[in-house]
Amino acid sequence: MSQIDDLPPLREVVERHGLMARKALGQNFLFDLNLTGRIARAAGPLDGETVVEIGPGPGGLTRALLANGAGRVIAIERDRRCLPALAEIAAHYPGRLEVVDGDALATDLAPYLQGRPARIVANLPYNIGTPLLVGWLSQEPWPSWWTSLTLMFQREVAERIVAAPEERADYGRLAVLANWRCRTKILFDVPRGAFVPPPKITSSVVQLLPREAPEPCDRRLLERVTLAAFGQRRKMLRQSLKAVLPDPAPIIAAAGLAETARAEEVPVSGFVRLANALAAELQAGSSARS
Ligand SMILES: C[S@@+](CC[C@H](N)C(=O)[O-])C[C@H]1O[C@@H](n2cnc3c(N)ncnc32)[C@H](O)[C@@H]1O
Repeated sequence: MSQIDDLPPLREVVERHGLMARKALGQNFLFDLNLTGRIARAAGPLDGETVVEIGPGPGGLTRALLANGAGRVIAIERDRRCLPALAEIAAHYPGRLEVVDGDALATDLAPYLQGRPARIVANLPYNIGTPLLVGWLSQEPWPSWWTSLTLMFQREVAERIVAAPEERADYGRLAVLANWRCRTKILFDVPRGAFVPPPKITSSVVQLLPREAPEPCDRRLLERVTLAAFGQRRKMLRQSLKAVLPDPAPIIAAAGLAETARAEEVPVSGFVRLANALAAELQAGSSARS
């Protein structure tokens, strides 16, 4: 594919605006229009949809989102050097691209969305990808304002997001939180050579679709039990869960789990039952004290 719009080729844009990639900002740009188009299409039918993009950079993916029909793109970029290039795209698609000059980790999107749902699509800066994802997965109330996440991660992070219990090394707190609240899937890999400059390892595009009704449970208690259990992942639950309760045996039994199980063998539903058993135990303890 040679062109998706009448804007100048990305390499020319990068050169004209002097956008040499900065490692500290996780800048690995995509110039391949087939690939940016593939990511935009993977984000679902975009016609008329609102899309939030983190880190548009020189705007390769942004252009693909707009060319694929996104009604409105809200793009948050921290590198001010990119703003003039993004302004050119905004002028080409009047009223459809809003560029937010800011840090995605510290920006409240509510004023930009005004109550509308949005899809989040991004070739994420590798250094803040996980904290951003945990933030989106931790939002209350649930389901949140976002209706899908289509995100590029380093392959190893992608594997930790979609991991199942039997995939021992990758299965951890991130997989429990992600798969409790979402259906997760690796859509496709992207080779290093597709980026400028190429990163050290392969990347993958991951899709997360929010579950309407995840198994009921207090997210903070779920995080407490997974922190304790995976904090000592080689230990049996009867030992590792002492970090949440001096005698964890009753909650392990109430959750229908074996005291000898290790964190990496416990499915998401097992952690949900543990969190609910902990809630009941804490409630019983506070009633007994009052
Ligand atoms: C991997 S590059 C992707 C650029 C572009 N979307 C593409 O696919 O070619 C990550 C982008 O995120 C931006 N970025 C890094 N940290 C950020 C932050 N905290 N908030 C917003 N953008 C950030 C970088 O400046 C860079 O443009």
